[in-house]
Amino acid sequence: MPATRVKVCGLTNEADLETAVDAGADAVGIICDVPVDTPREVSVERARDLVASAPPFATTVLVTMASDPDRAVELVADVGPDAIQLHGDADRDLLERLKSDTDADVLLAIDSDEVADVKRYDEIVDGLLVDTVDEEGGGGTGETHDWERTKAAAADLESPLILAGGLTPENVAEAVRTVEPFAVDVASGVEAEGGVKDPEAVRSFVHGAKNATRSAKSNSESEPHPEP
Ligand SMILES: O=C(O)c1ccccc1N[C@@H]1O[C@H](COP(=O)(O)O)[C@@H](O)[C@H]1O
Repeated sequence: MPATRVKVCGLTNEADLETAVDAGADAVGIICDVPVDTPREVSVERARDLVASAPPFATTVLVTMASDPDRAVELVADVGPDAIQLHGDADRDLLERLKSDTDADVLLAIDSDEVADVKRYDEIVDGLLVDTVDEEGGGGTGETHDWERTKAAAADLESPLILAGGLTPENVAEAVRTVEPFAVDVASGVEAEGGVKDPEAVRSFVHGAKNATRSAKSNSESEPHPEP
């Protein structure tokens, strides 16, 4: 099984973005234009600066709840991310507009309680993220969900599965081994305070995600062999 990709989300400053990339994160998430109250939201201008500060080979992801297609297309043009991640009321029209009018990869967040429906947009999007969302469809809740249910519902997906919701340095390895996702995504679980990352937690999270299968294997290899 290839190493699980990691996205560190909700970055609000350049130092935290650098910490995430240096720790080995494959993607960095910047939250912009969301109606929910979150310390991780930044302005369009800040989002553009943060995206511009990311080094080559680090995928930049704009996370938004903008549901109007014109607005979403405008955000991609203004911020310039590699991918856009949509939470909330994303419909087929919005997804198709983003695919046709931007070069960004389109990632769709699905409520874990509606994971049975996860295949609905499989053929349109570039990735499906299953998250434990709030009443408005926003993420960053810090809550896990039923990982076995998510794994079963995502079994036949064409699109890469991204697991989110309540992941932490302590539980990410178990999450990876249970769900075997393409990638994991974390926001509040690696923070020192709202909107500020804890560098040690970021490093520990990335290490835990990327070595999850290796540590399971080496644990089983180090178990004593049964007597013949
Ligand atoms: O993090 C937020 O505040 C947020 C707000 C609105 C939409 C999405 C948001 N974050 C996304 O949710 C996942 C999971 O967050 P957490 O790890 O449970 O805190 C996060 O990775 C973002 O992609």
